[in-house]
Amino acid sequence: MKLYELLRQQSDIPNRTIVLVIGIAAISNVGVLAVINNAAQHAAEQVHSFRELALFILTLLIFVVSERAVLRTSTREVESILHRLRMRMMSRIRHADLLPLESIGRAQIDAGVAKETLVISQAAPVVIMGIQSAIVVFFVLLYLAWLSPWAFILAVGFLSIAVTVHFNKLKLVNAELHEALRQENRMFDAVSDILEGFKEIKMNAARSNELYTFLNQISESATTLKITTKTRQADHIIWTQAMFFLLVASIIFLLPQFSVSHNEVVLQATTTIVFLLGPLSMLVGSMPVMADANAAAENIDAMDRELERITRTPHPIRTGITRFDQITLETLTFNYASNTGDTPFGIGPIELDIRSGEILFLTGGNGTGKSTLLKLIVGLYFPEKGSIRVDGIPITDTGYDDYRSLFSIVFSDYHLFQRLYGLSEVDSRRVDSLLQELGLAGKVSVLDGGFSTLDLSTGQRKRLALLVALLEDRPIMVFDEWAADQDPIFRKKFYEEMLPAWKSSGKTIVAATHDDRYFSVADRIVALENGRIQTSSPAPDL
Ligand SMILES: Nc1ncnc2c1ncn2[C@@H]1O[C@H](COP(=O)(O)OP(=O)(O)OP(=O)(O)O)[C@@H](O)[C@H]1O
Repeated sequence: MKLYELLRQQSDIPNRTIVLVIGIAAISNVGVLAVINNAAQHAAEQVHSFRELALFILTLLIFVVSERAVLRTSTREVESILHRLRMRMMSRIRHADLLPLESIGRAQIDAGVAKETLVISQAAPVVIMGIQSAIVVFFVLLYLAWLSPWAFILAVGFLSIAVTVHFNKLKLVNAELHEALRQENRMFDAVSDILEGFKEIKMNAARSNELYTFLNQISESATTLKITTKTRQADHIIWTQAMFFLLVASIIFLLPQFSVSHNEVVLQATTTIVFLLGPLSMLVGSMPVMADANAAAENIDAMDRELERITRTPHPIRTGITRFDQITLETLTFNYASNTGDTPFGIGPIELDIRSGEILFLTGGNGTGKSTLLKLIVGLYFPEKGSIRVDGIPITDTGYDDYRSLFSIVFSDYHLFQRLYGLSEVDSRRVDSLLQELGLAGKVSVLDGGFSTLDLSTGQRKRLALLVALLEDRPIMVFDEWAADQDPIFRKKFYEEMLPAWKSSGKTIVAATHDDRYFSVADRIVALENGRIQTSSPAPDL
């Protein structure tokens, strides 16, 4: 069972300790029953015993203490396991490679990290009580066998039929639950489409209607599946209860036929069977919750393994690269995967040098591979063939972490973090002067390591992303269409003042751009066509 495996792998508590504590709680539970049964019999005979009262109080105390220990320890343990699992997944995501991560749906990752861990967290106490109830049922049956072998045979007969039917149904329910969860994930994808594409939807009623219809279809199909599954679960609970009542009736009506039992044995056996109702209901009631939690554990495990698969460099080696004279891309090739049957786009073979202190522009029409090449240059994508060398030294998979730290990037799909993560030591005077230079002074400030606001215009947000890149202060600055959203005045300032100033301060600049008015700013221009370098020339010749 995946849930058990997942929790077991992560738990530090030895199996023996868990079995011991749950066992003591369960046996003391049965002990309470035995003492009550015994005392009731003596009460009927009008014999009151102080010893029985003391025994009852003692078993009750053991029950309360051990039960409390079980629930407290299990809650604490499950929550810390989930915390570790969440952090492990986040760590895997952090170390995953960009390309395969892009291909995993965001909804699937959100579901794995947030929704499924919540399912397990909520299910944990019920599952623990279910396990404990199973132990109680076992010991109650032993007690029943001791009371009356025939009552035991009847109970085991009924319970065996119920359990066989139960497990057959459970297989079906589990399969349906998986499908329902899959449908729900598709639905969450469509929901994020609505939220992220809200403006486009608002502007186009036909688009809005079609997306809504699509969402409705998946939601309906997920709902139908959930209803079928839950109805099956409900039928199952009713069937189990009916079996139970039949068992009680059989003890009362059939037991005297099979064995010459005294009235008190029939009475004690009936009390014992009635006592079984609590743990048995808990056990049966916990099964669907356990099935939900198990399905969630399977999904977490599948996602965890998928994330592990797409992490090429879980153990990076510190190469200590902090500067360079020349980066060489040698016969570099790269191809996107195609799941659709279309010919996937490919880059290369690329031969390119990036020299320290130069301004290098990448140009070419839309879709010619500029952004893809930039991702290869900065080490976000890995080449299929060829190599990247820094001053002649090849960068291997494990050396990519340090290699990436040579670059500050602002891509067209950049993300602005609310806080200046990783830049806790920034000099506030430098921040203020950069805000001034970028025309953001008075609009936004840095307070306690975070931006005072991100409610800015598109161009202003991009300037803020540039500010973060500048604060990183790394040798190479990489821009993908940075100036595309800037007004003409700032665009001119960016190309004619800022780039040359950064160059004079020793920075290397690699920028993908369509701004042919400013091509003269570059030391070299590389033009791409269909993933290959078509021309590479010093700017003045262009
Ligand atoms: N994640 C992806 N998976 C598969 N193919 C992709 C992916 N991203 C881009 N492509 C393909 O790679 C090709 C080049 O895209 P790229 O973004 O590198 O072009 P570009 O030159 O930067 O274009 P633009 O000037 O429009 O920004 C595209 O034609 C596209 O088909």
